[in-house]
Amino acid sequence: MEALQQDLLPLAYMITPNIPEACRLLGIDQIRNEAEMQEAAKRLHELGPAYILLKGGHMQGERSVDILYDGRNMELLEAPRIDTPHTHGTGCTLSAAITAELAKGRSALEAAAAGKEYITAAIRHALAIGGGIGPTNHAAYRLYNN
Ligand SMILES: Nc1ncnc2c1ncn2[C@@H]1O[C@H](COP(=O)(O)OP(=O)(O)O)[C@@H](O)[C@H]1O
Ligand SMILES: Cc1ncc(COP(=O)(O)O)c(C=O)c1O
Repeated sequence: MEALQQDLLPLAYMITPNIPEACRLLGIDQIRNEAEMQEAAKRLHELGPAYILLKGGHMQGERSVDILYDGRNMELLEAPRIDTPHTHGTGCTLSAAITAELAKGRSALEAAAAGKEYITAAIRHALAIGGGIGPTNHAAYRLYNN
């Protein structure tokens, strides 16, 4: 944790913590609402990354809201909260999609917004396979969003 906070985070272009991860990084017990998410994003930015994408998948409410913060602008990326148990790998899928968009030369905001559309489609069409929590559908954006 100390190496992460002191050595790695200052090198990061963008970090994408979920709510429990953000709490752990900041040494706080909980993040209860959108105002507290914004406050947490500011404090995470002080640890050094250029961009914070604080993900709201673990919050409650009809919208699943992520926050992108660059030290000046606070952008809300919103999507309907989908009622499904099959959310295995959501965070990894989102960060991989954002990385691919950045590699294509998109800005951080463009990449995060595209990643949000990609993960929302992947969750909406998630695969109910296996015995437990199923994976997201990586083909969904291409198949159903165009
Ligand atoms: N039930 C859901 N409906 C819609 N979007 C969701 C849902 N659960 C998670 N997301 C979105 O999936 C992405 C990963 O979120 P999160 O669950 O917070 O991270 P992690 O998978 O790392 O725990 C975020 O964009 C979040 O808003
Ligand atoms: C090895 C590994 N562990 C954990 C996870 C996170 O999975 P989950 O979103 O179900 O927490 C991933 C993402 O796919 C992963 O690749």
